[in-house]
Amino acid sequence: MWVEGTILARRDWTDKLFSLQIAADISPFIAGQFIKLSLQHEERRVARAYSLVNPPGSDYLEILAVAVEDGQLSPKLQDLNVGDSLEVSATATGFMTLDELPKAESAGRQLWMLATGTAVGPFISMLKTPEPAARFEHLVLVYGVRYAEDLAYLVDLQALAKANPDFHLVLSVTREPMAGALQQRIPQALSSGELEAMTGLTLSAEHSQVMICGNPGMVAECQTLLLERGLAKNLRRAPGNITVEKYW
Ligand SMILES: Cc1cc2nc3c(=O)[nH]c(=O)nc-3n(C[C@H](O)[C@H](O)[C@H](O)COP(=O)(O)OP(=O)(O)OC[C@H]3O[C@@H](n4cnc5c(N)ncnc54)[C@H](O)[C@@H]3O)c2cc1C
Repeated sequence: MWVEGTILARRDWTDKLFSLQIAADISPFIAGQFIKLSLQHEERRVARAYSLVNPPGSDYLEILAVAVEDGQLSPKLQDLNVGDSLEVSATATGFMTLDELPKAESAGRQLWMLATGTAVGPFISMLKTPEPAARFEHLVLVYGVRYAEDLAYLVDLQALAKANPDFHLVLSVTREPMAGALQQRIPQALSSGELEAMTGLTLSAEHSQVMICGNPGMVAECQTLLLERGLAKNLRRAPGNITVEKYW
């Protein structure tokens, strides 16, 4: 089922990275879920998944997207202007949500969120709700990009970190030095122990839930490293520590 959406606002972070705010009447969703957006491409309609950046209850939907070279849909989304229409799935979907995590009660509970690029979006949605801070004693967002200018929503994230001393924001900028940021890919920072050194936290099967979202390579590498350290995949029939969402 599709509903008509209208572009309310757009923001260009770089020449390829942009956010869209969309007015569309969709069913209530859970932070971490994604919608599908659709437009006409040549003779047919093309639909793709985009995570929601806004928290539930907002009066608009917001997505953060990158225009993929020669992509069928993303460059067309980038061309949309305020007032333009597009089709939006009537419901959001996806299992990378706090609802899907086991309800562990151990002391020192940690939620680690590992994201590359636009995959920071679903974590922003979660962090803008009270739930993560209520359920976990420590929150860590590791946000990896190539260049500092790719750090969309940095000001919002820094404000969240300032408001909550138990929220650690770790930036990883791989292609240029940036003060205070790591210059390592997330899997490297994970295997070298740098992430734990920066946060003062120890990742463990007992205390940690890890959500990994982004490009398939990064997701697979992080998952392998965590499995080697004794963490387990979070499956509905076998609750564990690692929940993933791959973007393509
Ligand atoms: C659950 C889920 C949530 C997603 N959420 C987002 C989101 O919030 N923001 C977002 O920008 N994208 C998101 N994506 C990716 C998005 O659905 C599209 O795949 C992407 O926009 C490219 O679509 P396209 O039609 O332009 O390119 P296509 O014509 O489908 O793809 C061209 C090729 O580009 C590559 N590719 C796809 N995405 C990327 C990328 N981001 N960077 C580099 N190469 C890529 C792939 O190899 C693909 O085969 C999500 C995907 C999934 C599965």
